[in-house]
Amino acid sequence: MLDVDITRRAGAFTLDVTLAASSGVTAVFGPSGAGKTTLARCIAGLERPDSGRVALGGEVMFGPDRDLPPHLRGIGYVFQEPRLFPHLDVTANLLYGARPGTDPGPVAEMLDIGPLLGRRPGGLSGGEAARVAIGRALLRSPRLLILDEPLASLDRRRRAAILPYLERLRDSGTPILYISHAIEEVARLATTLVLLQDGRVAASGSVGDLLSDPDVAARLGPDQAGALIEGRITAQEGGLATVETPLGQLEVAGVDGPPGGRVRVRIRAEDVIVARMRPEGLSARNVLPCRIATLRAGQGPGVMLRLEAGDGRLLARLTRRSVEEMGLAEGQTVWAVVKTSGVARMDVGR
Ligand SMILES: Nc1ncnc2c1ncn2[C@@H]1O[C@H](COP(=O)(O)OP(=O)(O)OP(=O)(O)O)[C@@H](O)[C@H]1O
Repeated sequence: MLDVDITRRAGAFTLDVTLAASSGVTAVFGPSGAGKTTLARCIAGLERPDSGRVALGGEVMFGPDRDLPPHLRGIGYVFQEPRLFPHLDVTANLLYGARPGTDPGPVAEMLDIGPLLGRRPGGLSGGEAARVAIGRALLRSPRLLILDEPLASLDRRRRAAILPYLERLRDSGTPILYISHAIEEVARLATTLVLLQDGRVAASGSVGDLLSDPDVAARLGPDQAGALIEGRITAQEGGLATVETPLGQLEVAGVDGPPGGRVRVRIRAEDVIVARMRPEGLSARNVLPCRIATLRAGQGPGVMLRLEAGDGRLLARLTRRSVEEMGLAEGQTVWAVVKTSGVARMDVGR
């Protein structure tokens, strides 16, 4: 529904991007200076590409003969900082730019900002202000919502607190373009991932496929690499959830939600230990038989392994020396050991 094929030069930097985004959350991920904000601004009409085409739902927003102004594109844009009007209360901020007669109730409820409606922005916390900014964009009934690092100014705890609201937003059906350089946010929210590097698309595809691809992992950097696994909670006990996944049953900490609920869990490559034989007497609860699908040596001392079991995939990062000493090779069957606590709370989502 969003089709982009543009180039834009700004100083020494050139953005040259082709992408197609459908429903759900399309995350544009990349390091600082990759061109994420420039791309978002070109789509919204806040910057003019030098050439190319931007279309939304088949309607051309920008092209050789057309350059629709931002307010006619039907795109909601939430900036890194909330940009609320300080002299207006939250209700008036929410309804600014919305059609007359719009009821802020359902959106206020979804974002849990009902109790704030009579307050001025000056008294809001960073997380509350971010939710109001998202609510304001939503109440204009956008055809596409662009969230440009809306959590960037928040600390880790506040970011974790706001992510469930963004999950609700995703599940409400408004297509979202989510700009971020935080992989744990992308892993939780995205349907599709576009990896931007030096102004170009380095990789794009389903977030699950991309995050478990060792070549993509190499681009993300060793600390950021980790595969995404979807599953269903089958039990909750003592803060530990049992999740049925394509890899088998996993016990993970920090997964909220009742039995039956679907969750996404990101398991960092660093948190996976590999054994040639089934280990006995371990404190770790998750021991999964897998096949080594690919083995990729990186630039440094690390080797990235892609492990498969059924339809499930894991990434594991080992040292080159371990791989040699253990005699690991593609096609072998091994045991992957995943610590229950290896899954951080930020990385677990519905
Ligand atoms: N008007 C301009 N003139 C010159 N260079 C520009 C201009 N606008 C952007 N750039 C350059 O384009 C590059 C991409 O910037 P952009 O803000 O799109 O990156 P980004 O991926 O959003 O980064 P960040 O994550 O730090 O926000 C940067 O190197 C920036 O300095």
